[in-house]
Amino acid sequence: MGKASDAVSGSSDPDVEDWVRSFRFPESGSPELPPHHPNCLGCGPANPHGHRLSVRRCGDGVHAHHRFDSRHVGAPTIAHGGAVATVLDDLFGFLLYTVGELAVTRHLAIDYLAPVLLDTPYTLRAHIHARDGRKLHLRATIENDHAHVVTTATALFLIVDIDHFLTTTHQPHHR
Ligand SMILES: CCCCCCCC/C=C\CCCCCCCC(=O)SCCNC(=O)CCNC(=O)[C@H](O)C(C)(C)COP(=O)(O)OP(=O)(O)OC[C@H]1O[C@@H](n2cnc3c(N)ncnc32)[C@H](O)[C@@H]1OP(=O)(O)O
Repeated sequence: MGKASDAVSGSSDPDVEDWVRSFRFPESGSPELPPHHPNCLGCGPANPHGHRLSVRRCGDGVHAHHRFDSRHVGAPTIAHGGAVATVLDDLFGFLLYTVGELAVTRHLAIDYLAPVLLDTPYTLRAHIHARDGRKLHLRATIENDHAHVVTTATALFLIVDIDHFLTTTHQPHHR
């Protein structure tokens, strides 16, 4: 099991350091994937505002079953687009376990093809479309129970080293 803290260079925030030191990549055979951390908005079991996304490996990718609820309402009965984006971004974050690298979202694009309804079961899938050095090109779908794809997403994640999470003085980059 890889240990992400091997390269830790130190931090002034003990909570972040604890998180870094406790983080493990799961064994490659294990289908269940652990939350990124207990308070993660997408998957953390301890976050009362979170989605508590539960994600498994599926072939080369990952998949999840999810229902949005009244906390995520946009228009009445329909999930807020930002809530859908949160879940997709987090789902992409689970692909990092399959690559065994730390990475963060650089670009996220979503096509909302049909409303995502509250209190309705959906299946989410994501996979790595291509890797180009530290660039991970990712793709995902949300499908309803009738096998209709209601949302598609693409993302560019960039592999970072552990210092990314320990540094508090990031400067923005302009393209
Ligand atoms: C800590 C311990 C361990 C814990 C581990 C936990 C688990 C796993 C790990 C991680 C947590 C995951 C949790 C999942 C949650 C979901 C994921 C999120 O929400 S992440 C949060 C939101 N994202 C950010 O906060 C990033 C903010 N941005 C940055 O910090 C920087 O911009 C960064 C590091 C992403 C990139 O900065 P640069 O300076 O290194 O790179 P540049 O120059 O901007 O781009 C690199 C290359 O990408 C291309 N590029 C950039 N944008 C592009 C675009 N839109 N399309 C195509 N190419 C693009 C560029 O042209 C460049 O290419 P050329 O190297 O020159 O070939």
